Amino acid sequence: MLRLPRLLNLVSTAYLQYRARDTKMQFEFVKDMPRAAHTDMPIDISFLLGKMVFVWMIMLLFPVILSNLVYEKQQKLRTIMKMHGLGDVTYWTISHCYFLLLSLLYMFFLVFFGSCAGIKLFTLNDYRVQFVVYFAYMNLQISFAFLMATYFSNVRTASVVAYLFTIGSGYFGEYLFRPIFEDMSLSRSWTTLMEFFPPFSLYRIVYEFSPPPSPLYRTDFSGLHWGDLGDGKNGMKDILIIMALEWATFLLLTFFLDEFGTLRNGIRKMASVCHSSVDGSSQASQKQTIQLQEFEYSVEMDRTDVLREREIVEQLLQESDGSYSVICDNLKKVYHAKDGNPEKIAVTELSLYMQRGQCFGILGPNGAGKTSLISMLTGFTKPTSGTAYINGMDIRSDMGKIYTGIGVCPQFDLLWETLTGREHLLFYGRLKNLRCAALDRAVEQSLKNVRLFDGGVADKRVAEYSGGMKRRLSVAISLIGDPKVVYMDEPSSGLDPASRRALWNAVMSAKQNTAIILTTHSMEEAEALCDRIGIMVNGSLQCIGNSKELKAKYGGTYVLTVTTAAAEEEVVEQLVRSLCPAANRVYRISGTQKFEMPKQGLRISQVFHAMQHAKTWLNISAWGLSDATLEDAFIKVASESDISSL
Ligand SMILES: Nc1ncnc2c1ncn2[C@@H]1O[C@H](COP(=O)(O)OP(=O)(O)OP(=O)(O)O)[C@@H](O)[C@H]1O
Repeated sequence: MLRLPRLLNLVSTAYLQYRARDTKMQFEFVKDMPRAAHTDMPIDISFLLGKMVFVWMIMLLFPVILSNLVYEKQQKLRTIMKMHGLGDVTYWTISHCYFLLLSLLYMFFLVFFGSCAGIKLFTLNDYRVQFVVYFAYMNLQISFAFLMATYFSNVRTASVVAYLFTIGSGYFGEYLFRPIFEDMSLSRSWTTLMEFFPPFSLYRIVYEFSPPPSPLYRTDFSGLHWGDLGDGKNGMKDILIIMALEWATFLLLTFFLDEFGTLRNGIRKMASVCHSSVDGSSQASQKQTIQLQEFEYSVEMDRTDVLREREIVEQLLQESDGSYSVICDNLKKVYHAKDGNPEKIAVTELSLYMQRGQCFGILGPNGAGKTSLISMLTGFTKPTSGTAYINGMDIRSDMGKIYTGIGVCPQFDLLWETLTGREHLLFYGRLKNLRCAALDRAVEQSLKNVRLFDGGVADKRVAEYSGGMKRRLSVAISLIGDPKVVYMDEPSSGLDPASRRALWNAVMSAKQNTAIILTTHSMEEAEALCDRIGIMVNGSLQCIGNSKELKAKYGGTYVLTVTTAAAEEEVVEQLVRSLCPAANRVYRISGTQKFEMPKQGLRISQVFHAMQHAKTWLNISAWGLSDATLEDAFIKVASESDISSL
């Protein structure tokens, strides 16, 4: 066993002799360094492994951090956290602290086990120096990952790029940075400039911490001590300054890019803000004229209830009445032409108001603009023109404050697969300022309300949930903490009847203190939950009212169904026309006929008497009279609006 170290020493010496032949420059450089000769220094594994390997080991967390950040972005978890009140500064601070803790733990174990194994890179240098330098580098690495994360939207791409970057960084450090650094004929400022690239800073750190490169020309290197930090020769002071400057710059850049998307966008937006503040008055009056023209144009197409709603909104805005939960003022969303697709007006000058204690339902066919409207109200996209006031605050400027008082159930479930249902609710409950016992109570109640409490479901990871369970959890998240305004985009899609009923009950009880805005394709749901309903087609509201009003106005017919022998069809038709000359036969199939009879001038009792009497002389096997449904009204409004927009 004792022969093994000697053998290792022999092999390594041979290897070093070979390398020293090729690295004469390096040898001369090392000779110049202030490290006194010393001959019995044992061979060190850090030299055998090479600095490149240590650079890789220290950078190993970089791909992990980047993938985590991009995952939250790709899954839109970041957006949903923001919508529930998690501010940008808080998000970045928490993320930074979390990754810093992780990085420090990782470095602690790396240095600890490295020291136990006797690796000189760790044992020779003062641990205080190592802590300061690695702490600074870890901060820089995290801020660099933050910056990189603003450019990626796909986890897989981000991971691959991050691993390639890590491998490439070690490689370029060894074969590009080191030769330049060791070339004494080159000015030091070149290497200082290169150290602005974070992995090269790290390579320099590893280089300075490592024992001399060749034991053939052994020097008495006893590692870096606390006092050496300020010594200009080892360059640690410069590197620490560079890393601190870069850390701050990367964080600022991240905030900037996070807010504006790209540097160009940000500069353009900032320039336009300055420009508009210079000649704001002339632009404002110009904008007013444009809005007026657009308004006059759209008034012709609007219906009376929509017009009345617009008038009320204008009155409320003039009175500055802050008691209304939501006021939309001429909201418009245009998606600009992109990738060969033409420009799309998703929402057209929409004005409406919503009160606390009410549920407002937005119905509309696919592509009507419901999600675009909710996206604007939740700050997910910015309106092209117009605005909305949520609890008296403007969505254009106060979104940060608005988020603290709203709840959102988006169309697609935005959940962490690795967290349990209970953990989700605890997290969002805390964001809504619930603490201790109040938080536990609220979480338990929420879980019970959406039937996720019993059978330990609450403590299962979301990855094990069915689609319906995830949907119910999303609804529970939107309602926790009693938000003043709640947006629900098709909350019951994919739910079984019992779960849907439970969800409706939860919404009904939450409605008392909240204004709920709900989009749905279920007429039954709209009738059960909504106090007012607006039907949207092609981006604009076609009608507003409660379900009774809409049915009366747009479904203004009774539906009579009669089944007789096929030979008696003509007689039945004559009978119906004698009751209501304007009756319209919808279909006739082997004796069964369906008629729509306008309500005007028609009494139900008259129809009943006529049918009872007809039974005495006709072979009527079945008949029925029903009022028009909300679905009838919806189909009528949608088809009429579609025709008028052609
Ligand atoms: N990011 C986008 N870029 C371009 N067009 C878009 C974008 N998002 C939506 N649209 C278009 O805007 C219109 C309104 O879409 P939106 O998703 O708001 O409708 P919706 O009423 O919510 O539909 P659904 O009921 O199917 O969810 C559609 O024609 C859609 O194709």
